[in-house]
Amino acid sequence: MAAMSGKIIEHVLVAKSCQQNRHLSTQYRQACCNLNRCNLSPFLGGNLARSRMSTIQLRAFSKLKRRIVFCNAAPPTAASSIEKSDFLKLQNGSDIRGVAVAGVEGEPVTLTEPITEAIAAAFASWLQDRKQPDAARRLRVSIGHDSRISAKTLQDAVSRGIGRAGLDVIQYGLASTPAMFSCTLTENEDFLCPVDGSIMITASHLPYNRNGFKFFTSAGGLGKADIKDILERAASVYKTFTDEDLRDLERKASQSIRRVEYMTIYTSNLVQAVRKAAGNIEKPLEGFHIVVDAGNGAGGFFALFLFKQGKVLEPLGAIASGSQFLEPDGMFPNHIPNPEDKAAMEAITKAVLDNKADLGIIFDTDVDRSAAVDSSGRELNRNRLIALMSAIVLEEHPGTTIVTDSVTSDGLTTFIEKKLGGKHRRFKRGYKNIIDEAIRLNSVGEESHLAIETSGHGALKENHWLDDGAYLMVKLLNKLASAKASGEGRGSKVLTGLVEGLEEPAFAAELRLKIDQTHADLKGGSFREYGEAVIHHLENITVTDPKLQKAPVNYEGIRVSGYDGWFLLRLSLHDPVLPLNIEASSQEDAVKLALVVLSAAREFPALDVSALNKFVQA
Ligand SMILES: O=P(O)(O)OC[C@H]1O[C@H](O)[C@H](O)[C@@H](O)[C@@H]1O
Repeated sequence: MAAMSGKIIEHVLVAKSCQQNRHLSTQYRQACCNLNRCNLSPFLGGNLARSRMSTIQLRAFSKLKRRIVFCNAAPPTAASSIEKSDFLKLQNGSDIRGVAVAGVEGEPVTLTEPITEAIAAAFASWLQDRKQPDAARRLRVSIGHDSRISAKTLQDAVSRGIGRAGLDVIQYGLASTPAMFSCTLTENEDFLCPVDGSIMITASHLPYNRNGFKFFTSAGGLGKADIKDILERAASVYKTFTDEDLRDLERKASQSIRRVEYMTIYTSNLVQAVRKAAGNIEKPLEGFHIVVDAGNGAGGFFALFLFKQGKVLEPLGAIASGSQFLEPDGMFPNHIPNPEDKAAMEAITKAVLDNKADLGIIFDTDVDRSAAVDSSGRELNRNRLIALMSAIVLEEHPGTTIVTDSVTSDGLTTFIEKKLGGKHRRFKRGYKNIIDEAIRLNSVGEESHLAIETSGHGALKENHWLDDGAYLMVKLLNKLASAKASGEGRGSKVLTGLVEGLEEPAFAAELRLKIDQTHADLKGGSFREYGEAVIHHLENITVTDPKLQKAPVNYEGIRVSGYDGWFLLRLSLHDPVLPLNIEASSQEDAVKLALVVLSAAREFPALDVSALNKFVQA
């Protein structure tokens, strides 16, 4: 990209930021509550609210939203009382997640500013152990965030942590998770890219009081082991938070925090990708009407020029009127930004039908997940989205392996293998798991170009295995544009046609059975061990039943076919929960399968089977 002026729009010395926080330690421990009643919505009025909100404003806004919200109002906590185990509890697979906003009963704040600062400093030290700084510059770390109400507070704390470790801080403001990986690969010194590491502040679709972090380097998102390492380091950093150390920090902090409009590059790359695929046509989507639902998360940029972020649809010639919930609002007042959520899918479907649009696109809060709706209101999410993406990718790479999560339908396997001529590897749940598996397959000589989950996470080999909901939608737009260019016609029929022949179950359900970790039946063991015992017991029951057949290839939990359907019982990636997925050709058959699971599950008193009981009685 040609050099552009005005990319680096703000220069603030870390030293200054540290000065403002010179009594950080004391404040953290004594007055967190008052200090941090702030930034209820960083985006109110269309601008990042830089000033702290008064209590009155806060109350008024809370009333407006019919909720009481206090930002980061953690009780005073001595540094020494936060243990390593408290840090380790913040691990959520390959992410860090916690409660960042007080006010929800039973959910105390776990992601306070000092804890955040320690985590950021720990990431910096992890990075320093792996990357030698260039002689000409210090290592640099970029920070982005979604629309959450605690975003700005945590961004400041992360910046202090990175600055504390002596690295350069580059703030992107509102950004998408994939953009935060992309910036580690972009070569553009005008935008201070590539960065050596990046941090996305997000908790995806979780409620407003949560937040968390995802970390990236040019090698991709950090994995579970790295996150554990960072949290262990953070616990040690936290112990060093003393007044004396803060004075020292003030002396050492001499580098700058800079602000860069990186989303301009990211969106421009998406636009270029569609133009290129359409044969370098400037406006390949001319005449298409596409509505976007960003669910008040960070995905508004796809439709609209928002908060200095570029847009995607309009430069390509599409009409985006009727797009909705593009304004970032961390209270998520319209629906949960989650393409797996029923209400969210109903909202975008209604927008498509009301506007007589050709296509609807919906994103989750941080835009690493997406789904679509065709012009007739047919949802293209979950198995259908996988089928659609598989059809597109298999046209480009015949015979390639599609890696998916474990809860995909039997009909999807038939579709990929029989209709499309590809190979389906139904692997484990978790976007990182499927991406790593696809990379591994390629490394052992099995070609794979797509890793995609029913959750709407998806990554392509051609896009550096970047887990990007916006790029998935770009692939659909490419298809629309090339169909138009070749005279195949307008509208989303070309997409709908690609999933023709996909067999779909008449009945599908997911029940999540909770394990009570305090129950005596755990006998001091972990919920994982307990969950494994349930699965093992269920396995013993199913092998003796001639009507049931255990899936010969399965990578997590137990998957069983029978009664014209199947079920999968597995351990959740993160929670003390056994998710149960059932698909069958009728509700009656689904109940028969559920009864098999119930016969095993009811022997485990720490397992809450009420959802299962309700299901079989319905
Ligand atoms: O195992 P579960 O509780 O169903 O959660 C599984 C999900 O966890 C996270 O949200 C990951 O981002 C997803 O990739 C994964 O599918």
